[in-house]
Amino acid sequence: MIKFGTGGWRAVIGDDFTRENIQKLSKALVNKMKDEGVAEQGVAIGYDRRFLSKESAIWASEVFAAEDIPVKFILGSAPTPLIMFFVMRHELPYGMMITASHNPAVYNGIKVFTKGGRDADELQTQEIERYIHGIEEEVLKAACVSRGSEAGEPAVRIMEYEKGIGTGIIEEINPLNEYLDNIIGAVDMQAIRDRGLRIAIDPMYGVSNTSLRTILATARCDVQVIHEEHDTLFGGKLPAPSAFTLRSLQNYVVDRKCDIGIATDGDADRVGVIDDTGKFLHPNDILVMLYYYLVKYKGWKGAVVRNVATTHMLDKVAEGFGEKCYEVPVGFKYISAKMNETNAIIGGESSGGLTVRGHINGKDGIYASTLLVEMIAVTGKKLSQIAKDIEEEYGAIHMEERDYKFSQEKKDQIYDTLLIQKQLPEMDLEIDKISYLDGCKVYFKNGGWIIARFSGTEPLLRIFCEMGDPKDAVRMCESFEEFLDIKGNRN
Ligand SMILES: O=P(O)(O)OC[C@H]1O[C@H](O)[C@H](O)[C@@H](O)[C@@H]1O
Repeated sequence: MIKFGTGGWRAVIGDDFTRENIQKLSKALVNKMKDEGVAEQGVAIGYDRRFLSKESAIWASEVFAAEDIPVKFILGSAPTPLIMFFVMRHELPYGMMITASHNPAVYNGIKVFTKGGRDADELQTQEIERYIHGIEEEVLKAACVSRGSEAGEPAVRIMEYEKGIGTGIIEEINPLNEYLDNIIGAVDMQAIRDRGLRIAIDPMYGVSNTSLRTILATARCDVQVIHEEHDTLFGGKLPAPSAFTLRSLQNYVVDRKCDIGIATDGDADRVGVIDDTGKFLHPNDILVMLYYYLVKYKGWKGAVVRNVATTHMLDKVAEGFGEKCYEVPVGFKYISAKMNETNAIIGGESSGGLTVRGHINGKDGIYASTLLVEMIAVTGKKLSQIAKDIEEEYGAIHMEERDYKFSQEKKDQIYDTLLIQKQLPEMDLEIDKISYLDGCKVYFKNGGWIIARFSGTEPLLRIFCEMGDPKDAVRMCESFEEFLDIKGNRN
């Protein structure tokens, strides 16, 4: 079964992530493009470094080629933001990226991008799912997929990749320079050059290495890279930057006295940062810093957008600048839509993705990292000092994040309790309001909040709580744990 979640379709390789399902999804997009009259404009297809990613990109291309839809095949593993940039810049109606982003190594998946290089929104992905359903019915009827057979016209036809290249319907391209030049043109490269920074990069065995190395070396930084080899098992760790997964980078930054350690997730749309003291900076802190920097040091004016599970420190800082902070459900499609609507300066999520006005309509770990380096150069301050400045001005705030596994039965029970019956644990803090925009979020009168929501990318329940006092955050999480009886389920 093909079901889209928060960030595309993700499935375990060999279970649902199969050649047949990739072909079905591609054919669904073919049918959608034909119905919308945009088929002749073509599609861009890229892939990351995961197991089967390149092969899957080829399988997908073969379906478009058979239907006479031009394919721009992005040669060489590439960052997700590069594909989004390409779709936007070349005004393509659709793009596809073979990736399961930060998921474990046994997963792969497909992200679909629409006009403007945006993540396909819920309406679009529901439509794709409907088209898939139609194809499945045809497949059942035809009882054969691909290559044709005597049983009749197959539901999904293919043109072999080499033939597609020969006819020109598939064109292999490499838009890396175009993407990099766009970033280089958007940041203050001279300021970075003048500072001679030492930077450690951890691409987490993913796709950011060439891009980051090229940009930063162009700005004459001393760039050192760890975990750059191709390892489809991601060194046995999750390719998601976190305090736990970035231990080697922390040590590296401290040992080599680097100004910053930069990590990106498997497909380089998220960023993780180690500061000059070796401290892991939470994505919340990065977002706050960049918003603060763009307004205070660069004189930009405008709002900020965050999701329901991201720090309210952004609200405080925005208020301090006389600006607004907008809240949306989890999922970058909501962030970019709201940014467009409000012309916000920056939008991001506590999961580590952000973008900035004027850049692409999706998160970009490479651009975000470059901007952080620019921030160090322009302010002339160390990351730890900028964090201190912000804390002195706006105070400290603590976020407790917990993930829980569940059986299907437990999931149904939690869903019923929290989202149908709308029951809550007894809490000793005064409640301001409750929202069901995404999961269940309780806002307290003291400015703190707690949210319990099912992840849209992993089979997990996430409980996040933010409070001025860390002890309050832990206590609130524990009260939800006890109430839902999930103490033993922590991931
Ligand atoms: O908490 P989840 O639903 O798993 O989502 C966590 C993150 O997953 C993906 O990376 C999405 O692209 C993000 O928009 C989202 O914030």
